[in-house]
Amino acid sequence: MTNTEKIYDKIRNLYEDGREFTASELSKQIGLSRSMTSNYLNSLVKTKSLNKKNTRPVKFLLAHKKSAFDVVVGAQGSMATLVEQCQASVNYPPNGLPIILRGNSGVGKSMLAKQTYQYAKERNVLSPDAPLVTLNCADYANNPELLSSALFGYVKGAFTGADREKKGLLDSANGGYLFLDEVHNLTQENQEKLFILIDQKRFRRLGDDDNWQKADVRLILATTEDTNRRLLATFRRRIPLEITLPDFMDRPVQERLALITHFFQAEAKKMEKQVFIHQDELEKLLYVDVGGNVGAVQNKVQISCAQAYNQHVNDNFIKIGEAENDDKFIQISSNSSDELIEDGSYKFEKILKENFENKTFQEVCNNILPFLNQLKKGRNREEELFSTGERFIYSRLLANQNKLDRFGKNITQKHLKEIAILFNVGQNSSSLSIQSIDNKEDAKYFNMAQTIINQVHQKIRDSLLLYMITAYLKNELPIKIRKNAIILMHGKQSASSLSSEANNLIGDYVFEAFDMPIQVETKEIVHRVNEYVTNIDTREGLILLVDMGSLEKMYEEIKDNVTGDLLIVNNVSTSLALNIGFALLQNKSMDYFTELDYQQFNVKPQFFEGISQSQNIVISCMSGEGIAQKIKEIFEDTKTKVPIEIIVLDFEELEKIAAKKSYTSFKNTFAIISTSPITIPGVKCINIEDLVNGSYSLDFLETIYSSEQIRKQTNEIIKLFTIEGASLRLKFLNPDMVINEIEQIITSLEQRYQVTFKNFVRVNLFLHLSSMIERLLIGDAVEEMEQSISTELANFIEVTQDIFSSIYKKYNIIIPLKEYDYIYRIIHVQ
Ligand SMILES: Nc1ncnc2c1ncn2[C@@H]1O[C@H](COP(=O)(O)OP(=O)(O)OP(=O)(O)O)[C@@H](O)[C@H]1O
Repeated sequence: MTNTEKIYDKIRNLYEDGREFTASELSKQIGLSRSMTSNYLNSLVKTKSLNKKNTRPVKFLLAHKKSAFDVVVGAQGSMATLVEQCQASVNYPPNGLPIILRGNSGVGKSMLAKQTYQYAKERNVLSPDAPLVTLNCADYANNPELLSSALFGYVKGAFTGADREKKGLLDSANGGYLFLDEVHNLTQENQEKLFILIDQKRFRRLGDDDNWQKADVRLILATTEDTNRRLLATFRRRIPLEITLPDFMDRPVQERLALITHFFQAEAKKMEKQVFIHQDELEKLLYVDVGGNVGAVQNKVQISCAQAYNQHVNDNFIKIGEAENDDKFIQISSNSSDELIEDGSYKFEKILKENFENKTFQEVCNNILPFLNQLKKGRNREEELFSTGERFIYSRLLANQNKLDRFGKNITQKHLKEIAILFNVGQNSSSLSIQSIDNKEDAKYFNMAQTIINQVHQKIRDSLLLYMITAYLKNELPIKIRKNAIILMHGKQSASSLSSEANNLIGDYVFEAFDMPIQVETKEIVHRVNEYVTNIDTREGLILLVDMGSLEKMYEEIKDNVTGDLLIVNNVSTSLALNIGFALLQNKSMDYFTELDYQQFNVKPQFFEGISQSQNIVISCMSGEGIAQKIKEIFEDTKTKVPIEIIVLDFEELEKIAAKKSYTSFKNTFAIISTSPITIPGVKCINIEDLVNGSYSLDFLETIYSSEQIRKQTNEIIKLFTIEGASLRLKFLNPDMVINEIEQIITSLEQRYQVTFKNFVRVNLFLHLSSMIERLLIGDAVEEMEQSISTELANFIEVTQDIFSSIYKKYNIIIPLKEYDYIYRIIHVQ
């Protein structure tokens, strides 16, 4: 081996996963100087063993060389481990290991044997002219003697008619591979002879008890049977690697499609014609278990092509299937390296990893559209579909589009095409680890994504794919409604059709439907609803619309799983659903729904107030949810002594509950931590101001957190409530400028009201005003005022309007009344 080859070998070991590396990274790994390493790297680039990227610093990566296993469909997917085992059997020193391939007839054992032999030549462990000799032992099942003579050869006089010495297949296979198919047909005696061959590399010819023949032969055995039952234990033990191949129907849909495409492409080439296949025919091949495995599918493909050929002798194409609807024909890509199917996971593994591996769901959401754009690069038209895989997925989705109607979102053909593009590369990448998420807020997107995936894959659960489609939907078809609402009705489809109708009229995914056919008991339905409710975010409340009778009493059984308020209304009708749905679209508060005039609908509401059924700490900030969220993060810790839920509650909501004296809402609340003072009997209420100025400590939390955790939490809160801490929270405004502008406003307010604000009020104002400007700039408006404005507030607005005019002008924003109300209340505390 030359030095360059040695370095190349090391690089292969280190960076086989396709990672990029720099010369200095490699030089550290292999202990050579950087300049020497660079020289080697450049000569490897010249021989096309490496690819070079002219970035700064320059990066290198292994070039994907054609390998013997490239022709094995699924070598990067469900057969990846098997292929690795075959490779290991070839490379194992000094002479490789024998292997046994197990699997039903037609799963691909012979082809895997052949490619293993090719790979051995590719790796130079065999000479280029090394032989591959195949023997199907079943052909000799009734004549073991004949099998022995074929395999080991014989000497003159070994049996009647043996008039001269004859060599056997072991001689022919010397220096190469012997593939013994249906090996369970070997007699015990022949198995014993073979294990001597494995142990000692020698054998005796039939009829020769004196002389040993030498043979340097590598063995691959194959069987459809249970090897423990059909082979001698002593023989079986000598073959350490048993590789089991999966049945066709046990492989992912994408791989089944790749196999079918692969076979059609081979036929297309032979016929020199393009192939179009009707979607129904393709589905039969994909989803109907034809029995007999890959081999049988290949036969079916050949037969269908042969039949179609007769009808299209004079055309340059063939069509397979009934032509009742031309839209349903899918063209089999003529490109034999239909890369978006077959090679999909390899080619895209790297960018899939970069964008999605171990990423949070939020990061997946941020990366999904740029990732899609990368996939779309090089297409003639925006949503042109490249491969058979994409086309198949798209036509499956299109054919089942009616099942997606119920969400009320306008899912267009463009969406379906983009989903098909993502689907094609996202599926079957189960090797990628992703963060598990418990994302109740996005439950509706997950529901939609799962429904979409189910139209293509019924069996396979692939979480990366689910995250990708969910993230796509969240970007492209945002759901505006935050509260959850359910329609629950007797009858097979009453709830489904009412919710679908309402969702479509409202244009958003408002209602989830639960149908209750006669034969299903209420208990079962309650169970299903509860299962659903525990997986969604009910902090902002849940509205349940039911039709009649037993369903009305459900609330007792559901309320414990609802974090926010629960409202149940009976006698649901289209007009009630629409009224509620449109109000939800405007994000009306739960109070609006409890106070609605239900008499006009002739219905009876039941209301249950709740915050959470588990032990909780409530965080509430007048200065906006963003800061409350930040404090929530400070308190959220997986290592608490007892489980605790941290709940963010709008300060106004908190005040309302307090005003209504409905204190049962806080029965599980350990403490309320807020930026403005509030009193709720029976609950510990802490004003953050007291924490920041040191007059109160968090030590009372020691039943939940360790003293170290409490110290850290206190520090982080104090840090957050400094101007610096607050300016760190700004996403795109320049903190230096904003600090000055807000300082000026605060000074003007002080002058106008002849006060000096306490430090905490200052920080609170800073936090609120800076995040308000950002929110208004990105159009993330707060809800409108519900009650009419008080005289004090009207006064405040009038007196201070000129003070705020500087930010009006500079940022071209209008401060809504509600924001004035917040600012007024922050100041008013003092
Ligand atoms: N993963 C695969 N990729 C491409 N072609 C495959 C694959 N698996 C099987 N085939 C093709 O399917 C056909 C049947 O495979 P093969 O003959 O290797 O199966 P087998 O398990 O050896 O069957 P038997 O036990 O009947 O001999 C072959 O034409 C083979 O090329």
